[in-house]
Amino acid sequence: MSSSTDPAASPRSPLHSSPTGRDVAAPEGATVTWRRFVGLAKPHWRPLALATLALVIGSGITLAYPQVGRVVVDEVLSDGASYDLSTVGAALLGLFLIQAIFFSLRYYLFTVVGDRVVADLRTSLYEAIIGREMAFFDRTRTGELTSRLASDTQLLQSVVTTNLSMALRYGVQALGGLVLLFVTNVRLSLAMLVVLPVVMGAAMVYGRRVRRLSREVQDAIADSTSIAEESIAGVRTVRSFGRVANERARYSEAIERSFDLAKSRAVLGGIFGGGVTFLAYATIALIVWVGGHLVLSNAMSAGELTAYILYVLFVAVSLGVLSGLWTDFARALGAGERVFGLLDAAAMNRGRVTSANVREDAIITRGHVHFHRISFTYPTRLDSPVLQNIDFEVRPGQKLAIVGASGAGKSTIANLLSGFYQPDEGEIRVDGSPLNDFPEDALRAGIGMVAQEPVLFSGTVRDNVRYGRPDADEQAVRDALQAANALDFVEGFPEGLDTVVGERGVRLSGGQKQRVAIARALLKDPRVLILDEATSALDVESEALVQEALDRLMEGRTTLIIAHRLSTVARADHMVVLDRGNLVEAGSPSELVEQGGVYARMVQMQAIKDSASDTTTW
Ligand SMILES: Nc1ncnc2c1ncn2[C@@H]1O[C@H](COP(=O)(O)OP(=O)(O)OP(=O)(O)O)[C@@H](O)[C@H]1O
Repeated sequence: MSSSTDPAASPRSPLHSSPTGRDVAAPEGATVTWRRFVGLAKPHWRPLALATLALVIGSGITLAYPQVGRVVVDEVLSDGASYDLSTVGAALLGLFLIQAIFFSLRYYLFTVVGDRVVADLRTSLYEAIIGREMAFFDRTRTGELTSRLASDTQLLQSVVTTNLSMALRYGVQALGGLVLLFVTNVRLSLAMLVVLPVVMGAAMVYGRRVRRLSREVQDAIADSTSIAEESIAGVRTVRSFGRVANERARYSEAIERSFDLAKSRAVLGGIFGGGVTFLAYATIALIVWVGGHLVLSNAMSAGELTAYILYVLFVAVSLGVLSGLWTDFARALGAGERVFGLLDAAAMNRGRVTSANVREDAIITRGHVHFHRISFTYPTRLDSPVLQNIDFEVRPGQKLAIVGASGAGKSTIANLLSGFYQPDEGEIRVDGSPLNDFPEDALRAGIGMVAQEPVLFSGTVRDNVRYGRPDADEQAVRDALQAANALDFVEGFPEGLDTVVGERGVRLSGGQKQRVAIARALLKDPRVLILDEATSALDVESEALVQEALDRLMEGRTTLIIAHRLSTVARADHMVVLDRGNLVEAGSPSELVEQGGVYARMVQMQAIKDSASDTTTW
């Protein structure tokens, strides 16, 4: 439950917005992002500690191989050998086996912990997104958010699982190898040190550039995902306007942009990878040359040089692998910054604002709604006020019709009463208490809505009706469908209540969808009902069925109807007329017709239109 009086928690608090309008907190430095990663891993320290132990043992064994090489050259292959070859062979096999066991253990533990961490991260990211204030969704595209959830976290997943485990293995190997190089021969190692700082410096510059490029690639992918999401969701409109080719072009353009950026990243990776490999081999050439001279002058044994070269190879291979991983880490940091940015912005800016006086046990009992001098402007359009000084009251059980031209602010009233936005001035009271004093659950249970175009989810009819009250039993679901005039057609489907309705309910007709939505609202049984009447005309029969269902739904509840039909308004006890955000008339429908004002004119116009085209909506 979000309870906050902190000004930063207000939905109006200015957020950092990137030039693309993305809603994230200020980008963080690499160190901070790393610290956040580590923070996520903290709860899993036990398996991680075990994995690290396995890592140290496994890598320790690897680092012992060059010593075996030294023994083979100096003491097995030379005159007067102190070990025989079979003993050395058997010892090697034993070592390989132990090492394999520890490597498997390390791999398994790091991967599982990594997967766990990313699964948790995905969940909290989803939670952060779905809990945001409504204005956030007004300015952010859905595709961008799904992309953050899917592709950014995917990137993090590969990094914190396999890559992290590999990085640690080769990191230990490189470090251990370096130490052992010095132990084996200091003079040779000093010669090698000339090359090392060059490699390190290059790696750092490179990492920074890859990180920036990665962020850009991820943004470009998010862009293309939103284009795809939008056009796939609206595929019917796309087809009917014959815009398939244009959408394809728009998508491929966005994909090409991300590809170009990825290509630059690949070029950078290629150059860096090649450079590092060259430096590694150049170092080996240097060692062979300097070391060969040392052996020839008897300053070092042939076995020592063999061990030394093996260590150099280890270090070189490890650095090579690490440089490859560095790219992935840099990419993950880019993705991590985005993900954490979104998480932080969410923490600053929670979904609904509740007051400091919120009473956890408060519930809406009577359904007395009072809009007291409400003024409001949408946060995404601060220059045009939508409602001005709106004042009205709906008594328990009363039906209030809200009418007005398109864009007058009718739906905005519904949005405010649902707590989706905060009024700039005035106060909404329910049962005498400010709306913000009710906890989220009470508000959701007490206020229900049947939208103009109801959204159903992709489960079965039963799932959708139960959405209103998840613990409802079968009989309650059937009763709700019955009261909503929906049971007959639902039972007519071969699968009955188990019929899958398709995404957004596409497999149902408009009238059927509405009746299922009415059943959902009936089951929820809220004290206050907001009804956004459908504008699209249904055929006479289903119109009558829907209307009958609505009448049952409204019975005994306080109802605010965003009315588009004269017949609906006539059923209301009271009505308010909005004109460009101002409440211009209020009273009973018959009073307003008598007054001869805005509403009377609307009725007249409707009558003329009806006689001309036989429609019933305005
Ligand atoms: N989410 C939003 N962000 C910014 N402006 C909005 C948003 N929703 C609506 N508006 C603007 O607010 C004004 C009132 O819109 P509203 O949806 O309340 O009108 P309405 O009376 O319900 O219209 P209709 O009958 O066409 O549904 C319009 O000018 C609209 O452009």
